Parts: sequence; C-alpha cells; structure tokens
Amino acid sequence: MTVSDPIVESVITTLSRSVTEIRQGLVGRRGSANAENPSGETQMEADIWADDLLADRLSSIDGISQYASEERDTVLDCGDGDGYAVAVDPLDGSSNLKSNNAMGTIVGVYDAPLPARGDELVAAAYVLYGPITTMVLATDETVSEYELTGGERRLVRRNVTLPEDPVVYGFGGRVPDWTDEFRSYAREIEQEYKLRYGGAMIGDINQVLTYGGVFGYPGLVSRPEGKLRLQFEGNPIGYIVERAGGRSSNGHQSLLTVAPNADDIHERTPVFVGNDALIDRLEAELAEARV
Ligand SMILES: O=P(O)(O)OC[C@H]1O[C@](O)(COP(=O)(O)O)[C@@H](O)[C@@H]1O
Ligand SMILES: [Mg+2]
Ligand SMILES: [Mg+2]
Repeated sequence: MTVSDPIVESVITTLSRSVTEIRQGLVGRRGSANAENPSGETQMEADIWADDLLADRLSSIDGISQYASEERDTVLDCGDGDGYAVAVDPLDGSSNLKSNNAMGTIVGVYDAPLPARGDELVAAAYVLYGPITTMVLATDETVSEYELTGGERRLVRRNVTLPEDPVVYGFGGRVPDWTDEFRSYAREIEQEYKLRYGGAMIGDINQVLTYGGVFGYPGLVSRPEGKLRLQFEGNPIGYIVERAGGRSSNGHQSLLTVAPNADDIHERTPVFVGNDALIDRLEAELAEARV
C-alpha cells in the first residue's frame, strides 16, 4: 500500500530498502566508536554507520530540504528550498547491540524547518529489528504495519489502533531517580499491568501498540528533562501513538504541542505514550502534586 504523498512515499520506500542492509551492517559494528553524540552519549560504530547511510539516501530525495539526526550536531541542508525535513534516530536502543536485544530506527517527516513542533509532522515511522523486521508507519490517513524483507514492504496490518484494554507498561530511568509524584503513579500502574521494558524505546513502544498500555521515560530528579529527544524520539512516536487512537504527553500536554527550543535540536523531554485514560491519569496526578 503506497502513501499518497509522493515525497513521503519516497522516504518510506528508501527506508524500507535500506533496512536489510542496516540489519546486516550491525554485525561487526557492535563496539564503541570512542566518540560522543551531541547529547553526550557514547556512540556505537553502528550508530554512526547507520546515520551516514540514511543521511546519504534520504538527503538525496527530491523534496527533502533538511536531514537531522541525534548523531549529528547540525542540520544538513539538502537544497530543495522549503521542502520536508526528516529527523532520524538511526539506531534506537543501541545499548542493546552488546546484549543482542531488539532495536529500532525512527524517522519523522516534518513539513517545517527543524526544530519543529510535532504537529508539523506529515508522517512518522519506526522500524523494529525484532525476530521479524517490521515497520509501523503513520500518516494523516492511517497507521499501518509492514513486514520488511528483501528491500520490500508487505502490509500486514492496516488502521492499527491501540487496544481498548491496557495490558503492559514500561518505565525508563532508575527508580531512586524518579520524582515522588511519578513514583506514586508508577506504583499504581505496577499493580494493574504487566512489566514490559526492554531498554530500546521502539521495542517497548511496539509492546504498547500491540497490547495496549503505557510507556514512559520520565523527567528524573537528576535530569528533569528526561533522556529522550523531542525531535527524534518524542514527536515521531507521539504522532504514531496519537494517530493510533492513544495519547502522548510530556507530563503536562501532548508532545505534539510542545514549542521546541529553536536553539537546541537535541533538546530532551519527558515522554509518555499509551492509552488515553492512562495518560490523562498521569497528567492529573502530576498536576495535583504541583498544587
Ligand atoms: O538505558 P535506559 O536509561 O533505560 O534508557 C533506555 C532508553 O534509551 C534509549 O536507548 C535512547 O535511545 P538511543 O539508543 O537511540 O540513544 C531508548 O531507546 C530507551 O528507551
Ligand atoms: Mg533513541
Ligand atoms: Mg539512537
């Protein structure tokens, strides 16, 4: 099933055709690159390699004016005037390379220069390198799931929506570093749902999208802004989950309504996504704690 917007279709086709190579390219690139990304995190060889591959291919698509990724300090000007901008997390969960656990790739397509508000997204997709390589794609039309093999994508689910009844939860960060108000919410959720936390956001998000529930990487006592990045992780995943009938939040409002810091494309944000009732409840409890 192709996407009606030809530029988005080109991005998604290019991503689908690159995924087999990325997955195979992880072999032999599991070590540290002895370098840091702009967020100050150690880069794995595969982070840099996947970013170079995607930058090269996505930036050459007609209609793409900017390429940015969590691995690059600055935004790459791709020409094409005021075309779409792509924001990429080339390998999400790269700390799972060493332990050979699930990882992902995240792509957001914004109809605005970066950094942009999440509601400027026209499409967002994530690839999950699991037992099967799959892709979830959200546009303003629908959310679809594909299996990716041999460079092609095969539609396996259309009109993906979050199941009504939540089943799983996953919260990042260390418990002693959670704020009291978040810990109180987490303790309630732990009594009601099953823990599914794998250390790669995309693997955990796919659990929530498949079974229903909530994923969060909260603001921490030591780092109130949390760990995940608004442009490359929060916005695209928030867009996908909201298009699938759920909600996203930074603890106070939809991630897609957060005005980005124009001077910091790598700004971090607390990220919560999942069934709307669970996100509404979190926002209410955090608001009550502030009174
Ligand atoms: O190791 P922690 O603190 O649980 O953090 C895990 C989180 O960090 C991340 O790995 C950050 O993403 P990157 O690997 O792309 O930097 C998320 O995928 C995941 O949700
Ligand atoms: Mg990531
Ligand atoms: Mg990453």
